[in-house]
Amino acid sequence: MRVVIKVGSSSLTTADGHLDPDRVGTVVDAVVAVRARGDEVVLVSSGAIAAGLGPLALPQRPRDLPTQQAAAAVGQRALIAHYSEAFAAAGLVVGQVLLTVDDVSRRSHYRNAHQTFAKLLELGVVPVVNENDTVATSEIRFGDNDRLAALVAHLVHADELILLSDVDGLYTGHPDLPDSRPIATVASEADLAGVDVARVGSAVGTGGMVTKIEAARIATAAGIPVRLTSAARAIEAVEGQPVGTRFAPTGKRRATRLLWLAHASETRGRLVLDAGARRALVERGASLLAAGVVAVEGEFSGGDPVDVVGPDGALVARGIVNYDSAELPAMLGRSTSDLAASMGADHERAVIHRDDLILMA
Ligand SMILES: Nc1ncnc2c1ncn2[C@@H]1O[C@H](COP(=O)(O)OP(=O)(O)O)[C@@H](O)[C@H]1O
Ligand SMILES: N[C@@H](CCC(=O)OP(=O)(O)O)C(=O)O
Repeated sequence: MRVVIKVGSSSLTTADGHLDPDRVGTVVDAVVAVRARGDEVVLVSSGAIAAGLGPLALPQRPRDLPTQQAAAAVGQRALIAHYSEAFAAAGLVVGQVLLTVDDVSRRSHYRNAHQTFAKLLELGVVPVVNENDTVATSEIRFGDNDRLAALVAHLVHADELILLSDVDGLYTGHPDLPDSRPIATVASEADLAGVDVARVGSAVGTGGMVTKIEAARIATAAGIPVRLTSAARAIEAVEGQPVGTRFAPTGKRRATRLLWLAHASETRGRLVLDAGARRALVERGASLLAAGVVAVEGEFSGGDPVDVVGPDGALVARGIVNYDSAELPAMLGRSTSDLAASMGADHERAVIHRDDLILMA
């Protein structure tokens, strides 16, 4: 068994921005319990920004990105120091893994990240993952760690994802409201109809329930079951007890970077297809060739995510494009052999290879 456990800021820190040793201890105990039975575990821990508030005498979570990044630089160090010490007491070694969006969406980075995790787990290390907050800019940030955890679960081929928060599960509405009821199981999207997750979460966390549900969708669509409960019930959760909310798997494994494309990426431009190309993509799972593209919108570089739309403008797919927006217009409507003959063999490549394309229609 390989388990990914994600713990939110609100479950690790006090309101005044210091790490709460008891709370961190509960999470550490759960990880140690998984390891003690011989299973592997990756810990995705938020809390860098929250843990930086106290040392920097910031009264609350800053709104501007540079101050958040400064707080994360200070807080991440404290967080890892704390984990290192706590896990060392149980004889376990910690490895810090800081990821950016590119690390799970670009093929070369993705492979590196996959290999790093495989080696860390083989060596018996407990990988402690967070977003690389100090370098990520606003356009390329996850912002919350819920979706990051779902993508990490996929990246390491996890058998289960456990999301630990300050609330003991998903409720039909905000848990403070008297009519809200706990939901034990989410078997499909239909079970989420009418569930109100609109109200924001804690003062230190980001995303609230919205991003947890999005994370659950990403993981379950890839065949990974998800349990959402409070950090206080972490031990019960890792023991497989029916605490909190269980999201059942709804689909099968897919390439992680394609999941990212489908669920979260901000695309940089649009390619408009003719009807034939639309059919080729949707019905035959073909690669997108220049011959079927009628227009290019936006500015992007080769390797960027783009939307692919039909003649009516409706979204058909998302993909990682192989060419810059500046070089594509001269290629449109032309056959692969014509392009190779006039522009060189390098232009024989598809505009988007089918392995880099995910259908959205
Ligand atoms: N339907 C709901 N069920 C449970 N919690 C909800 C719901 N709607 C909003 N929330 C809020 O989401 C919060 C958890 O999100 P967040 O503060 O971002 O946590 P974390 O720091 O663990 O990621 C809960 O404390 C709760 O106030
Ligand atoms: N990477 C950020 C996580 C941001 C955050 O607050 O996430 P979460 O508590 O999981 O909603 C940090 O460590 O502060």
